[in-house]
Amino acid sequence: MQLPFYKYQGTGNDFVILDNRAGQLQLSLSQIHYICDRRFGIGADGLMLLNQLPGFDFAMKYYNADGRESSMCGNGGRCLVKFAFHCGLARSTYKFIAADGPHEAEIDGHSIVRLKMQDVTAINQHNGDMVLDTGSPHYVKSVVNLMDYDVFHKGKEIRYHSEFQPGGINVNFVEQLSDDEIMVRTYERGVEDETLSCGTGVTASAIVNYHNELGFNEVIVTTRGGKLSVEFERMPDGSFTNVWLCGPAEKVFEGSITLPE
Ligand SMILES: N[C@H](CCC[C@H](N)C(=O)O)C(=O)O
Repeated sequence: MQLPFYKYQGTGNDFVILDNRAGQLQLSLSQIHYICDRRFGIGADGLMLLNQLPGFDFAMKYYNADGRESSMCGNGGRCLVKFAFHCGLARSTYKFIAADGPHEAEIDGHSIVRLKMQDVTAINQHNGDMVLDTGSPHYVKSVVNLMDYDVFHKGKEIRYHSEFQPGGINVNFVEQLSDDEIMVRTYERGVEDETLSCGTGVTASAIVNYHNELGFNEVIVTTRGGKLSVEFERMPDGSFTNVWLCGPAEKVFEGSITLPE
């Protein structure tokens, strides 16, 4: 079967996008795993279907590179909005549905995609680190000398910790660079490796590192794949709302792949 695809990346977190507005695609776990394989397939951290849904500009279905359907992907959502724009769907504000519910998104004059994330109502502690859900589950640990840190092994240890089974968790290591700037490296569940950036992880890490006790915060986040910014309001009850993940999302190439049956 010949399958047309589009390859996008958002600060180095890369995805295969399939246009499924006709609703015909039925891919198996092994087919998605094959497509995402960096040697035998196209290679990507994840795969997304652009689906149609009445009342919304589109619906997003997300699969990790392991072939399994997963929770919200922030960088993936931003790439899907850019793909919709490239498909001729020009909107001042995009509205779509993802695994964690409805999202708004905008493309600004500099081609930066701004994605509204779900509110964050709770941050839990675990051994002095932070655990929260920004559409996907995230563990956030502060470290020093982040670029020398063993993200893979330390991340894998936490990802498979009994405390977080059966679903597992994404693991973010954060270094404070200044009052409003952090650096983040992430071991991603379902990729089972460090990715060059993780949108829901960057969002979680920024929220944990708020600097204004109340009201508007903007945190600049440096990742190995580039810079993102996270805007949010901290409310008197300790929750976080009006959360926006902002950064570039670019098309890399398009093509077609022959899928084994
Ligand atoms: N691996 C994540 C989903 C993708 C998250 C990441 N790529 C993002 O940009 O948010 C999980 O299974 O929870």
